[in-house]
Amino acid sequence: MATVEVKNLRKQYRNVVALDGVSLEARAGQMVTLLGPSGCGKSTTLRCLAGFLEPDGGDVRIDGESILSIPSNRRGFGVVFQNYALFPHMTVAENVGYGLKLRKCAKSEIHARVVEVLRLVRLTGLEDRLPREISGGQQQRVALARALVLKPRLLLLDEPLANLDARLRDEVRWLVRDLQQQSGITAFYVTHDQSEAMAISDMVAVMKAGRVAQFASPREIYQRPAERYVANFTGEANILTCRTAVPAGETRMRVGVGGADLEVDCAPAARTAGDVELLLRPEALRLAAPGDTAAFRGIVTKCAFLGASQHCEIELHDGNILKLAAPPNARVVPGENAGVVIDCTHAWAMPKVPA
Ligand SMILES: Nc1ncnc2c1ncn2[C@@H]1O[C@H](COP(=O)(O)OP(=O)(O)OP(=O)(O)O)[C@@H](O)[C@H]1O
Repeated sequence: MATVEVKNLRKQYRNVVALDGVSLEARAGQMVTLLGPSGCGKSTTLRCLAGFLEPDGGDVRIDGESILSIPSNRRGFGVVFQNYALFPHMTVAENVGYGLKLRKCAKSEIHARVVEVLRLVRLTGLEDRLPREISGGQQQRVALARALVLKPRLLLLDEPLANLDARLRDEVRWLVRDLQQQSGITAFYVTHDQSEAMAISDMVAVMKAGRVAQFASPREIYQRPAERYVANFTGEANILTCRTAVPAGETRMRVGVGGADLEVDCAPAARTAGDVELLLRPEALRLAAPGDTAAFRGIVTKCAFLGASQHCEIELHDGNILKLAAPPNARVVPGENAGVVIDCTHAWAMPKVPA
């Protein structure tokens, strides 16, 4: 198991600054996800780790030692990319065993390791098929097996599920996580899919224009995002600009927002920020029932039945719109007045940061 430190990585392509000081780390056995929109520098970071690209500055250390001078083929990493490019003329077993053959392993050892890894990725029985004779999800699992069979000290996965349909993506996502945990391999995973990142990671680096906007656990980036950008990228978010905001104790603030005056937890930087925004995830809000004390009042502008719940939007008197979930059979009528109750344990104040 390897500990990986990425320190102040910089990379410029002609006039494009792709990485502007990326720092993060993976402790031994962790799965670290790089999450962010297209063009934010996720793949460039991974390619620098893999050794396919040379950074202009910064360092990558494994167990304390810089690896930048080691060529990619000598780093001993397993790499699975979106276009996983299996050899079309080789069977599944030959594809998986190819790396071991290059390492001049004995035939009997190759056979034993291929059988074992195909069992892990649940492809037993398909050993003799060609890539074109198996499905996309199975091909992706062959690519994964091909990387795992070499027992890499670090696994690098760049959008490995991007070519799969939604159902398969879900299935293979759990398999990737199970395999990574069972094998204890430290891994970096690139995705722009927030739910994928949340589901499979120990730590998530939310990237923004070549920098890491926040590096924290999935729970922390969802419940305690550093700023609006992170909050928006990690799930449904109601973000309201606070009219007033004053510190209240070590880690809390009193904020005036949407006609309410609330005491909430806050990001450290919010305490000294000029402007403060309040994050209310949908689970922080519910429609008021008769007798409830509503923090906010407004008019229902939208209600859509989703099966397990209804998606509702309430326009407050100050023009802010709140999105929340209501029980499937609650009576919610567009155009009517509604009160909204807030659970302040799910509220979070953040500094207002320029986009
Ligand atoms: N070979 C290249 N030459 C010039 N610019 C490049 C090159 N590769 C990437 N870039 C630019 O560098 C920036 C970061 O690209 P990168 O591929 O790392 O982003 P990404 O977050 O992985 O995006 P995606 O999710 O679309 O793959 C982008 O602005 C991109 O256009």
